[in-house]
Amino acid sequence: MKRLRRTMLFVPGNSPGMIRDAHIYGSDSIMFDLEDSVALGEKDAARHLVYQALKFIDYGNIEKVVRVNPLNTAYGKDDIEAMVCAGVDVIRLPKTETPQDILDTENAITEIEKKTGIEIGSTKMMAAIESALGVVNAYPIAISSKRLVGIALGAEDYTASLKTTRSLDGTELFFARSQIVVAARAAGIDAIDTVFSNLNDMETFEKEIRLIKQLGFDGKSVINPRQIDVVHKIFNPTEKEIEKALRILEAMREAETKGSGVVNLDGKMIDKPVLLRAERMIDMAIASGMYYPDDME
Ligand SMILES: CC(C)(COP(=O)(O)OP(=O)(O)OC[C@H]1O[C@@H](n2cnc3c(N)ncnc32)[C@H](O)[C@@H]1OP(=O)(O)O)[C@@H](O)C(=O)NCCC(=O)NCCSC(=O)C[C@@](O)(CC(=O)O)C(=O)O
Ligand SMILES: [Mg+2]
Repeated sequence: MKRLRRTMLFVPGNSPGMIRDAHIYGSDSIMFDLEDSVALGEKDAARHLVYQALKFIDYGNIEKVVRVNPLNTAYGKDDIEAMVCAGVDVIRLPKTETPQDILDTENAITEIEKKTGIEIGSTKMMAAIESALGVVNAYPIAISSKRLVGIALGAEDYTASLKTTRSLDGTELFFARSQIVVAARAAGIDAIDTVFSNLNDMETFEKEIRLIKQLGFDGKSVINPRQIDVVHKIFNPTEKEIEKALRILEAMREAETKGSGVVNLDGKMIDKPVLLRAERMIDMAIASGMYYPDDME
């Protein structure tokens, strides 16, 4: 079954309380952060804390991601070594600008996997794109490694790189978001949108989620448990949508038995692209626990 990444919860790597409880809020992924939410003086302590958490806390089925420091910092290599040894699911590389950034990180991961007997290739990667150069290179980045499960936008750093600021409607992010979704889809991996920092402005937050869902994103990085259910509510299919998708699948099955690739359902033409959307809707419904097909029981 497809792994959902509707919500990836950032958890500062130097916060023992948040790290201990991170799995109780229901996000699809937990993203322990060793990069920008951790002050320079706490980098080593945070790495140790996240290592211990990955080794000894049972986070169940939730995907465990760690945002490491880049390799061109004093911390990147140690971060990667510790997290791979601890059995992290995904290493998220921040500020990715070129395919070479991914290859260098992949080489560092492979070296540790070889040294420790961990299956080579089992540690997955995600690339955060946070600059103008990164956005220009989105597709070459997205296809640079088989380990990549997704690419993500980091809009705070990106808007700084563009010499602008974040607006409420996200006009300045439109090109980057579109480019990242198209690159991810072309590469067959996930596209994850950036964080929304104003925890008290739920109205704009909801608008932003509807916008990124419409653009094609798979989900969003979030910074607070309060944001999780709002994203899931908007990303999950409604009962009406599930029912319609099932009727489309049924209608197309019937059409196929008659040798046709199109059918009229309630006055609307149903063809291959509509079928693909309906199939994706059902996959989402199954993955989010909203629908159980008979053959799953
Ligand atoms: C914002 C705030 C301080 C608010 O605190 P508050 O205390 O006011 O929150 P409350 O709501 O009162 O908390 C209620 C209960 O939830 C617990 N709780 C809260 N947050 C939790 C959490 N995240 N994980 C687990 N638990 C949590 C809390 O401990 C409490 O538990 P309890 O005491 O037991 O009741 C806090 O959320 C927080 O630190 N967030 C993470 C910030 C962070 O990681 N930033 C870095 C990533 S962005 C970046 O780097 C930019 C980027 O790179 C992004 C990109 O790439 O996309 C780019 O360039 O754009
Ligand atoms: Mg950033």
